[in-house]
Amino acid sequence: MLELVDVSKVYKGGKRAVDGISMRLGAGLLGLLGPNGAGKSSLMRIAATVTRPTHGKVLFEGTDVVSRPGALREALGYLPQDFGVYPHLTAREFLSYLAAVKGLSARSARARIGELLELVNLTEAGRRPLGAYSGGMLRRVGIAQALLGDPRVLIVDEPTAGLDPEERVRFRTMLSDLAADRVVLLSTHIVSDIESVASDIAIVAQGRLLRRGSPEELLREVDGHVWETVAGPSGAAAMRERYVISRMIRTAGGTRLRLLSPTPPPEGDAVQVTPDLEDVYLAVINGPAARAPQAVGAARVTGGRVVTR
Ligand SMILES: Nc1ncnc2c1ncn2[C@@H]1O[C@H](COP(=O)(O)OP(=O)(O)OP(=O)(O)O)[C@@H](O)[C@H]1O
Repeated sequence: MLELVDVSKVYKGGKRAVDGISMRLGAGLLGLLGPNGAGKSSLMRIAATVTRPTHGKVLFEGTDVVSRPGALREALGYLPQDFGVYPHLTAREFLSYLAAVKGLSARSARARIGELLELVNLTEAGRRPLGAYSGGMLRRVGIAQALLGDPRVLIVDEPTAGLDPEERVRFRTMLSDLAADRVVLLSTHIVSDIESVASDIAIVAQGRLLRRGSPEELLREVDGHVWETVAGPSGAAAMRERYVISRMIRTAGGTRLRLLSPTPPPEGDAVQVTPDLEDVYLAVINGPAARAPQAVGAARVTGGRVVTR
């Protein structure tokens, strides 16, 4: 339905934010996963016809929407990363205004806004000015506005930023329901945002598409490469130098490390464990593809989750 063909974006000043990405999207949820600065927002702005690519095409049902964006814009719901609101308007007023811009009649807008406020759990707060909303509440207004026109293509850029854990779960479930019969493209740098809902995952870094596949396909890639071991302070420090660490938990008996290695680590009594998507993500981001010439010198990304018990 939506297709990106060899899309690149070079900003003024020469920054190549997107570098030759091609992908086809059909109904379902595609999770676009990558570290900060990977080019996710740039790619989503291009897919949403907000930014023109420097090179490449974007096709929606066969129409080139770089030159003729209208067809996609009518079918699109978009939540940008830097979504802004008018602080003096209430959520209802703000959504009514956007509904009018989209050409919805006042009557159908009223009904739709009621449904959406319910969906994002803002029915009570809907009559309060947006200036008094928390970050998470504003994000939920952003999600509601993206859904106003019942879009066939939904593009949401880091939609869970600022949401509390309960809202995240609610939102993931909602997106997964919506993806049953429409294209949903969701970007995030948080693996858990997509691991339970995306049947299709694309990993990007340095503007390039490093992997695309189902969670099962991606997991297969690191099967046999994930280990857990417990080390003392100096051993743990040495391992952090040597391996990509996907998790660290400090316990009374030492530091429990989860690390990536194609061969059994000689240090300690490492036990092979079942990989999860966080492991895949770190392996791909830190793998040879991420260290191609233009990425040389890039900081190594680690999970960096440190839990003290
Ligand atoms: N308008 C712009 N002009 C110049 N450089 C830009 C512009 N927008 C983004 N960039 C640069 O392009 C690169 C990719 O940015 P982008 O925002 O697309 O990445 P991202 O994966 O969405 O990261 P984040 O989650 O941090 O927003 C970054 O180095 C960023 O600084």
